[in-house]
Amino acid sequence: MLQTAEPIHQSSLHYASAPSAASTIPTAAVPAVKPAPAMAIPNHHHILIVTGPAGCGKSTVAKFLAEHYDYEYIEGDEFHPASNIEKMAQNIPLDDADRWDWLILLRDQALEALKQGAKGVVVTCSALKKKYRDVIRTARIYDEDPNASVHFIYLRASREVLLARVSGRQGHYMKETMVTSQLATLEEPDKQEIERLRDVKIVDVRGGLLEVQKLAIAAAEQILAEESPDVSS
Ligand SMILES: Nc1ncnc2c1ncn2[C@@H]1O[C@H](COP(=O)(O)OP(=O)(O)O)[C@@H](O)[C@H]1O
Ligand SMILES: O=C(O)[C@H](O)[C@@H](O)[C@H](O)[C@H](O)COP(=O)(O)O
Repeated sequence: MLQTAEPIHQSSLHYASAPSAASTIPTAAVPAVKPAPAMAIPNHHHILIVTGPAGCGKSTVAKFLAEHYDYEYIEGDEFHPASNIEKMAQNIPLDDADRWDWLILLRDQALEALKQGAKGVVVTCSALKKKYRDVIRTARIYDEDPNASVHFIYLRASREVLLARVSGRQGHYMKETMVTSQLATLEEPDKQEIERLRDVKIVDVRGGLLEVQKLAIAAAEQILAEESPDVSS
């Protein structure tokens, strides 16, 4: 459990690194990005879950990735029951019981989108605890699509960054005071998830929009590359 999410600033194998200048990273604002070229592997139907506490930039990054890869975008917050929204608006953190059905619904929505023909899906979901990510991981088991593949892109931010971004957002039910409970609940992806399951990438989101976009694309490209068939063997 992490009480304060001070980012680790040294580079790490598991962090996405910015791609070289020769890459196809767009330099314009989000709506102006070009669809991605041929990197996506047709045999894999990717479900990219963009995770992290309120204010880390899930919606911003997920919309960008969905547009870039021409994937379907699923905004997790739209699938909460009204009771959850009401609770959060009253500054009452959700508990496990409030979250189970929501997590399963998100998993099922992603699978349904693939079934309806989406070539990939990007979902926003805070997925604060490991057991929440495990619920989404079971999409592999329940899926009729043997090529469906779940990956998490965890957006890592300090308390200060989260507070600044949540307070800068207008008219949202999630207020600054909820950042503390989000961080108290947060279980960052652990060694087992990163090294054994190998389905998590970490993106440091303290930088500006363009920098974060580049890092997010680098993470997604790593995911796609790791799943590409090994042509050398
Ligand atoms: N890299 C960034 N730099 C500055 N502001 C950002 C960045 N990413 C997101 N924001 C802003 O921070 C706020 C929270 O982002 P949002 O995507 O809604 O986060 P989340 O979905 O994780 O709660 C929004 O107002 C958004 O425009
Ligand atoms: O945009 C946001 O501020 C967050 O996405 C926020 O709405 C919340 O984190 C989740 O929807 C669910 O709540 P939990 O994070 O408590 O599971």
